[in-house]
Amino acid sequence: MTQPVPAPVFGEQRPAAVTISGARLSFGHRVLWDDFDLTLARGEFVAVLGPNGSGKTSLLKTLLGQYELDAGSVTVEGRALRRGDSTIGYIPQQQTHDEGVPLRGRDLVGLGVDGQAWGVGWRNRKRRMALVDDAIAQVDARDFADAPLGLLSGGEQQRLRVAQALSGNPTVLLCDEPLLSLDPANQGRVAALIDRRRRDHGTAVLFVTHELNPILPYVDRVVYLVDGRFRIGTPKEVMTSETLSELYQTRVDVLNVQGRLIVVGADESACHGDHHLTEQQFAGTSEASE
Ligand SMILES: Nc1ncnc2c1ncn2[C@@H]1O[C@H](COP(=O)(O)OP(=O)(O)OP(=O)(O)O)[C@@H](O)[C@H]1O
Repeated sequence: MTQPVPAPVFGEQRPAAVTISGARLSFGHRVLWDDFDLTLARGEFVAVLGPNGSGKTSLLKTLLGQYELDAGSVTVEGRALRRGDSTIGYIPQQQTHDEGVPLRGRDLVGLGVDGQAWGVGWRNRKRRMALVDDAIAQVDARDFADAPLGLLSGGEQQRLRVAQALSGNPTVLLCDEPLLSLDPANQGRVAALIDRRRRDHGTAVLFVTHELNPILPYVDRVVYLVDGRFRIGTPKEVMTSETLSELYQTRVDVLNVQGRLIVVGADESACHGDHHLTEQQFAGTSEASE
């Protein structure tokens, strides 16, 4: 088990969980990012933002070993990235299972443990059960983990998906819009569970989202991608009218309305193709803004 690590303090030196250096990824003529450097420290919570098609999911897929870089490198805890690396956990977008799915909540969590493939001896079965129970406890899901998945609410199912990702005891947690289509209460709950994990275990979190506010209280840094350009910094540094206007190459305003960050800006034509930003509402509290 990894040792508990307190929440990071900005500027504090901590061991690197992931190091991306000089990375370039393109599809045909389209360069998603080039010269991209990011070191994710243990216990750090980094949000990845940007309009549709800016390369957020591709960044996660690169770290999952599904996409190969054109240039640059990725290391995880100092060693070269491997496809199917068991130190990397992944939480996908919320997908609701319907009533016909013959799985219980704990079966879903067990699939994460099985990814580690230990064979079937009695000792392994006991260890498997203990890991599943531990992951279920980490997301406070004991009360409903034995119910059929299809009978659980979207928020309950998503908490079990977080447990599935945690069951492999990951050093790095990749989250692909895990709050999408959850109501605000469940968004807050899932975000807090992920924050607790990085505080208690020093797991580094890379969190792709269109909505910053539900996670803003936890975020150490933001990676903002727009049409091949990017900025990396604290929310205070990146979420400003000046920085986003530069990134979008048109006038964009970042407003702080009673603690909610609201980005109001460019029309479609100014943001190239379908990458338009008319208004993004980021729910939650923030002291980051102009
Ligand atoms: N395997 C692939 N082959 C070709 N093009 C791809 C591939 N994967 C992604 N792309 C393209 O790369 C661009 C970035 O895609 P990606 O899914 O990373 O964007 P995103 O920022 O996550 O978008 P969204 O917010 O809509 O989910 C898109 O134009 C997409 O069509």
